[in-house]
Amino acid sequence: MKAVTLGPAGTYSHRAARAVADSVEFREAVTAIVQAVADGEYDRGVVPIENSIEGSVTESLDAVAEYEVSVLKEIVTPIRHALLAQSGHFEVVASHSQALAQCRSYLEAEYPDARLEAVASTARGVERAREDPTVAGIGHPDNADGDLQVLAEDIQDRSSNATRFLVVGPASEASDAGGKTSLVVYPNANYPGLLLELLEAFADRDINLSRIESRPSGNRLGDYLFHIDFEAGLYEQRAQDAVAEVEEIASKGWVRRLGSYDTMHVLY
Ligand SMILES: O=C(O)C(=O)C[C@]1(C(=O)O)C=C[C@@H](O)C=C1
Repeated sequence: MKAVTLGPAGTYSHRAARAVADSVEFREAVTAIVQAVADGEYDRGVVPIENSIEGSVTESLDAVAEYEVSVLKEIVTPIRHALLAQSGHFEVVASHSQALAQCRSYLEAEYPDARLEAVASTARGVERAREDPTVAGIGHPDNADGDLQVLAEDIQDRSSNATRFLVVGPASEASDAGGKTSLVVYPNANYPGLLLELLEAFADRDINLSRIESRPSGNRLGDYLFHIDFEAGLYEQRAQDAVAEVEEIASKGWVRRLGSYDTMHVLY
């Protein structure tokens, strides 16, 4: 099984991807990962979708709405960041924007004068720190080696910090089996009560929504598509009925069934 995820080696995405594939290759943007799976270059792609402190990874939401892929699994993993540098004398902290945000309070308290630099991934920031003594990185502590030391561990603002990743595959592999289902809904309509109708399709059948998120459609200002995750599998009659109702509401637009899947918890 060949997977692609956010690189270079040593990212949290890499750690999550190792749980589902023996061979892992890298791209430096989540859109490129989803696109590579849609194009058939890889069997699986692993992308971060949501963090417990910082919320959605909007690039991933937009990519799964844009490209023809399925969701085959979700991986939830705790995120415990370390500060890595050649010494305590650095001027710049380089990391993924999500990681910088997850450590905001620590950085403001301990290094108020450091300049924050957002890079493609935590591992890319660690690489910068390995090459340049004036740069520190934020990432998994196992990335330390040689001159690169762990200056501090567990620097995230909350100990409960966790990220949810999606394992995506070819659209043809979408499954009806699993405890959760993801849909992308583009109603292509705007009238009072539209969102309420969408929600009622699930509430009326006693289906719990685990997430609903609107994203701009890109077509015009104020026009949205909705990412809906709910706690039922498409093999269930109540889920099929709810989706049929959603399809009816979105008859002027479209509904993409990303598939039903289960959750895997990965500790490392
Ligand atoms: O940069 C990495 O290590 C990633 O895998 C990306 C990512 C993210 O986009 O949320 C993954 C987990 C953490 O929340 C921080 C960064």
